[in-house]
Amino acid sequence: MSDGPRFPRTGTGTGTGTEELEHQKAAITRLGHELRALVEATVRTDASPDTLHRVADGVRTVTGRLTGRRRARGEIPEVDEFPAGPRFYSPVTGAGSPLAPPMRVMAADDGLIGECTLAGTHEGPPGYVHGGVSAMLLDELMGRACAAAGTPGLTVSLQMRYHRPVLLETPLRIIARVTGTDGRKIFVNGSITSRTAAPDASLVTAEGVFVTPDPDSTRALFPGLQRVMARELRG
Ligand SMILES: CCCCCCCC/C=C\CCCCCCCC(=O)SCCNC(=O)CCNC(=O)[C@H](O)C(C)(C)COP(=O)(O)OP(=O)(O)OC[C@H]1O[C@@H](n2cnc3c(N)ncnc32)[C@H](O)[C@@H]1OP(=O)(O)O
Repeated sequence: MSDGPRFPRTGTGTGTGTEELEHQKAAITRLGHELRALVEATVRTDASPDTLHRVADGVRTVTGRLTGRRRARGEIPEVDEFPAGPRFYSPVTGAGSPLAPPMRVMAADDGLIGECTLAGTHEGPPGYVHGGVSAMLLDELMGRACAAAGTPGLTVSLQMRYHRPVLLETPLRIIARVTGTDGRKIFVNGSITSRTAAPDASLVTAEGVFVTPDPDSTRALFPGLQRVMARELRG
């Protein structure tokens, strides 16, 4: 993805080669895909208690195989491009996250477009998307739109309006557009529409204010980013 300013590539300090990184990304993506299928099957199944217990035992065994070093809080994974690029474990766009639909993100003339289809995993009212999930999709895309516009920021305000319920199992289009800035504040609009039924009717709209933290706050909030930049500067 190249929807924003060039920030240093993360995590090359250990000498991980490009090819190795690509293998890592492919494996992360594959496991994310399988886990997503497991989560969806879990929330849709009417299997017997016996089966559920057996599956729970199996999953516990599999979880035990994901051993080795665990990333520290705030440590930016080697495969990520932060803050403007893909994050492999984002709960919205991360190919490796079983929580993520995942939403695909594309650059548009005046912002970003996201696409995804949600199912049982993200259900709120029966048959419809959970309102918090709609907010999560918009928050992420609006945040990414800030970074893509060259002004990365954190959400300080997100005002949601839910006009119509968002159907599950329906291809969705999410749009985010920076409408203006004032100092470190960035104003962003977003919407969710169905890509098939009435694509012009906004189902959900959002207005957000994002703030670029000042350099001191950035250092305090993201020590992982600091380490990446220091490493890049050292070459
Ligand atoms: C190279 C640098 C990179 C840095 C950052 C990039 C990260 C991006 C990462 C990835 C991108 C893609 C992924 C996106 C993911 C989705 C986005 C999220 O989930 S973000 C998580 C939820 N949000 C928070 O956790 C914020 C918590 N808030 C804070 O930590 C602070 O508020 C902070 C650091 C953001 C700002 O604090 P202050 O002390 O620097 O700024 P003050 O002075 O309070 O406010 C600045 C201006 O903003 C206004 N403001 C503050 N809160 C407001 C509000 N609620 N509504 C309207 N305006 C507000 C103030 O009135 C002020 O305006 P006046 O300069 O006086 O005109």
